[in-house]
Amino acid sequence: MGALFSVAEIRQAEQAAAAFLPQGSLMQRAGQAAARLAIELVGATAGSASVPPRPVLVLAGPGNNGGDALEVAANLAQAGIDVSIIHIASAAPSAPETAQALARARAGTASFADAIPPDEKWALVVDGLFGIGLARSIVGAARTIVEEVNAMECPVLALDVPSGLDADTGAVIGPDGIAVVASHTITFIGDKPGLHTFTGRDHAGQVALARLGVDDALLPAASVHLNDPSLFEFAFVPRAHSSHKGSFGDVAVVGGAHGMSGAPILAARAALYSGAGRVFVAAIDQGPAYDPVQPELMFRDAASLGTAGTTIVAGPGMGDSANAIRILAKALDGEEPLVLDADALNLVAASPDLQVRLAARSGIALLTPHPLEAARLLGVTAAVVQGDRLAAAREIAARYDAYVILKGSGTIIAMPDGEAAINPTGNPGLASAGTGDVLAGLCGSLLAQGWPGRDAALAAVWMHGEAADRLVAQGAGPIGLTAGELPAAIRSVLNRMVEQRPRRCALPQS
Ligand SMILES: NC(=O)C1=CN([C@@H]2O[C@H](COP(=O)(O)OP(=O)(O)OC[C@H]3O[C@@H](n4cnc5c(N)ncnc54)[C@H](O)[C@@H]3O)[C@@H](O)[C@H]2O)[C@@H](O)CC1
Ligand SMILES: Nc1ncnc2c1ncn2[C@@H]1O[C@H](COP(=O)(O)OP(=O)(O)O)[C@@H](O)[C@H]1O
Ligand SMILES: [K+]
Repeated sequence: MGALFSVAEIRQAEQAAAAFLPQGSLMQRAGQAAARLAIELVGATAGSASVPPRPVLVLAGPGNNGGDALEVAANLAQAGIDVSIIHIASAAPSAPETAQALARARAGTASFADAIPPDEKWALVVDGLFGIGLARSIVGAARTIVEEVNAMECPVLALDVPSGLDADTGAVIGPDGIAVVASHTITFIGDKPGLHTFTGRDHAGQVALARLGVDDALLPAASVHLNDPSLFEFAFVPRAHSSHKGSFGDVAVVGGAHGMSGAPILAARAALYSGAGRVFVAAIDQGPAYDPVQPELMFRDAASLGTAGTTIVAGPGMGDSANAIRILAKALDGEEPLVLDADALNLVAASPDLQVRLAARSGIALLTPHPLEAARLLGVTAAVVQGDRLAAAREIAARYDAYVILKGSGTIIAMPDGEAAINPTGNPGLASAGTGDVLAGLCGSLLAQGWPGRDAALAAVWMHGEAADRLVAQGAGPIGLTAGELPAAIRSVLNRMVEQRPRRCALPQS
């Protein structure tokens, strides 16, 4: 469930499947599955008199994605729907199945036009311009069509992948490229990472998968999945009555250089609300002595903090003073689980000495960079990181033998062993200052409670996004959602997860 495959893996599976099937079978199955979804979207009932009052526009490109679109057009026309087709014919001879699909569409009632008829109101646009074969920016007549479609208000169903989007990375293909903004995407054979990260979520809309009857055995074991509770739910365990505050670990958030006290406090509140037994704010510079909103938090001077037995979350508002560097070096040398966020990541990026300490540490390290912090760690630009988020996160994870959370829409979670996940929860309400601090605090809290690094990273990212989604559903965003609202929402997501587990409690160790 939730497996994601690269374009190369899909191509291999397609070739293997096609070898056992009559020519054109996969394209016909793609056409049938997409037509069924299109009919659902326009609210018509196939084969009945209930057809939409408005026509459907089908865009068919020069390759096999265009062939899929022509199959869809033929099926919709057969269902009695008024269909207009814009077909960008290939200069080279088409594949036989695409030629077959063109003949089928021509034989039916669909009409062909050279350009999108102006002033028409469409029930739906079906985008079959380009699929996984697009190799460069969309230009010329096809670009004009994409611009026109993106300016329309009707639903758009993309076939396989929104035209112009890289199915591996979620980037728009080519310099100065353009991609269709779809409301729905029906993707074929296997789901693809690019539909779920970077600009993928915005371009793909709601994603449906049509396997086209291709046997699981023809696809490799997936190394990337969509993040989902099924990957980590066994880590939620009910608490024992005999437990005490010492059973749930200590977290110290190290940060809060002069004028930046808010960041560690947000992280610390998140740690408290997600169940850590005792939470400390270890300030780099003298700051507030206590948090009047959350008096449960304990404030310490970072320089004199003992790290034994304490999970450290280093970075929120940490600054780059010599003091900060010294304290970070000490935390890196310790064996307790360590979360590195924000300034701690920038300090590591700037210091070969800290890099060596990070790579050499034996305890769990969990890094939570946003794209610019990841770029600094890798010595590239943020655009390069965004251009292949999966690769960037995996590279950092391998380099430091660490769990890496590369933040942003479609957050990537990369494990040291190469396994990775893309997170589907969360929304643009999270694009405001402080939400990353909350995530770092949540990660530290789960680690302090004894969670393995993999489960802590997956669950923290999923719950953080889910909490934001629930707040939005209650009207508290996305516009104006604040980081401070997240900890309580995360608490209810977490308790709900525990309630749903059938397991008995785990008795405390001591
Ligand atoms: N591989 C699969 O799993 C299956 C593929 N099918 C469909 O086939 C698609 C892949 O087909 P293709 O490999 O033919 O590739 P596409 O149809 O995605 O696009 C390639 C075509 O576009 C042209 N082209 C590439 N870049 C261009 C540009 N910038 N401007 C203008 N023309 C450009 C190429 O010369 C070629 O004709 C899939 O996305 C899917 O929709 C389905 O029929 C069934 C199964
Ligand atoms: N558009 C978005 N959609 C989904 N999640 C987002 C979006 N923008 C930001 N986020 C999430 O919000 C958090 C922001 O973290 P970060 O950039 O470190 O901000 P800060 O340091 O101000 O807290 C991350 O968890 C990130 O994945
Ligand atoms: K497409």
